[in-house]
Amino acid sequence: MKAEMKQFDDRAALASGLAAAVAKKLSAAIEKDGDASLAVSGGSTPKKFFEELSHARIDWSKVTVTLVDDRMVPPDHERSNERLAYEHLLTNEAMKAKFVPLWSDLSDHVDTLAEHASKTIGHIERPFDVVILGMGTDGHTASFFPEGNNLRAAIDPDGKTAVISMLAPGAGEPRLTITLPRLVEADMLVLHIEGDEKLSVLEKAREGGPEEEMPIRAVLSKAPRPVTVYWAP
Ligand SMILES: O=C(O)[C@H](O)[C@@H](O)[C@H](O)[C@H](O)COP(=O)(O)O
Repeated sequence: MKAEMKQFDDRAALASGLAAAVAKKLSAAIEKDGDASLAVSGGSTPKKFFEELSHARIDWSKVTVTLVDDRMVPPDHERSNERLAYEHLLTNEAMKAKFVPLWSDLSDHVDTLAEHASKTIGHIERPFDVVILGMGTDGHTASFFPEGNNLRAAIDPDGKTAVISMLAPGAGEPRLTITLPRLVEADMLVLHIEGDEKLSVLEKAREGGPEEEMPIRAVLSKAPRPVTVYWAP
């Protein structure tokens, strides 16, 4: 399965290396198209990377930032990826970026929110310039969780829905996730993982097997170009 590894001595070096690469890509997109788009994951891994990227001296006013996925919680909740992005990425220089959330207070029904988010994400020109994925130790990425109620639809390479809801044993709250086609078509597609355990999980995923069992496999097999893996111990 297609992946190119970039290994770093430590997590600080990875954060600055990834931030520099993403800033360069966004800047090139602005130069070429007049704007740029970035979709990031949440969780605990990206904080240092976000903080490094937030200082990048690029024309953030031309950059649209969104989330690969979010939990069905309001943006002041400690588990909100939107909150994480505002606290660690959309600050310093990057405060000028335009942010498109997945969660809204439109409804308490996750499917209603997913339909609404599909419309708002649908206004962002395809493909994303940069997508940053994370991965759980169960092999999930975005909110493509094993045993997820909408997993098949979420990883359908021919799917037409931009954002879908997900309920799964390992997900905690109901989730909102951008679907596979919009993620894998990104100009720069990165998987950011840290630690030996996740490296072993990735190696197991790359050995092959059902995508439903380790949904990261769907990304590795359906991405038209090799996924760039940023890893540090
Ligand atoms: O909402 C989320 O949790 C993320 O988008 C998810 O896909 C994340 O990337 C993995 O769960 C890894 O999370 P950690 O970085 O916390 O291990």
